[in-house]
Amino acid sequence: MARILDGKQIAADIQQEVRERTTAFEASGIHFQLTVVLVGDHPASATYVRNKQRTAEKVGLKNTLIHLPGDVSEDTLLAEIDRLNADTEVDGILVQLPLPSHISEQVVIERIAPEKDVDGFHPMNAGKNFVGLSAVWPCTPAGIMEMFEREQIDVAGKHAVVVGRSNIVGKPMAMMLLAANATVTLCHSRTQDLAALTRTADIVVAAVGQPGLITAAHVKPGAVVVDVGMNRVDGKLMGDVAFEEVAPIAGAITPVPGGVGPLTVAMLMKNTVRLGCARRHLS
Ligand SMILES: Nc1nc2c(c(=O)[nH]1)N[C@@H](CN(C=O)c1ccc(C(=O)N[C@@H](CCC(=O)O)C(=O)O)cc1)CN2
Repeated sequence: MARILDGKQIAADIQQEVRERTTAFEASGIHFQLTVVLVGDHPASATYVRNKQRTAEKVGLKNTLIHLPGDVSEDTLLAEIDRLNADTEVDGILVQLPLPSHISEQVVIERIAPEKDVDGFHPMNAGKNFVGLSAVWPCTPAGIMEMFEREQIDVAGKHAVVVGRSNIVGKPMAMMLLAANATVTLCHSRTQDLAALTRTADIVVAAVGQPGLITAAHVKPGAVVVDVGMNRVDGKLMGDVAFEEVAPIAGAITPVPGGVGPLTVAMLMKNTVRLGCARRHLS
């Protein structure tokens, strides 16, 4: 039976470290601030945003929520981002995705000042990361890399197969693994014979949004399996990995819930402090 990688516990450890940093800065009168922008009333997004706010509070970050109606115009949202970019009190800006279909996510992401982009989605930050310059990485893959490090899962020289090519998870995940000297294969919806590829992997990261896509037939015995999927099926949360059949053969596996999700939120806190320090020339 696989070792269960406890994302909740690792996230709690990261949060504790962030709390210690913010406490130290507070003693010098420095308070970092995260602002989250939520558009509309998407129930899952509202839950994630509440969770981010609660966590920010817990780790000692000032946090504000800008909640705009679902029919807000793109121009109004962009004007709000301009205001936050200019606000010297704000260290990190996050626009919760997905956005309503009348708003271009790409235009919105590009409007956030790169130095306040806690998600690491701005093309400037993505490009910097691509060429090996230091910028914040998107929170989900960054959380997974932290988990590997803290769980002593050495990725150097290993074959990592990432399933999913989104800008938020799949692509940056592949880049981060590559930067850590893994040999990386990036698979997607048009990949032929996915199972033949994943079966050669020492590490599988599933991030496609297809419940139960990765089965026992996709996994080499002893492989590390990371499940980024968060699919609602009949009101129940399901990952992209068929946990019950994969766990008995994997070496280590993340559960859903309690795996990658909490790590994403913890890394958001860490990224906020990092950007706050960089902007204020603190170490
Ligand atoms: N601007 C962003 N938007 C979105 C991101 C992101 O990183 N930045 N990622 C996802 C959603 N997300 C964070 O925003 C997120 C999703 C889920 C969780 C989480 O902790 N999930 C729990 C289960 C919660 C449940 O029961 O529904 C878990 O896995 O244990 C955290 C963050 C899309 N949008």
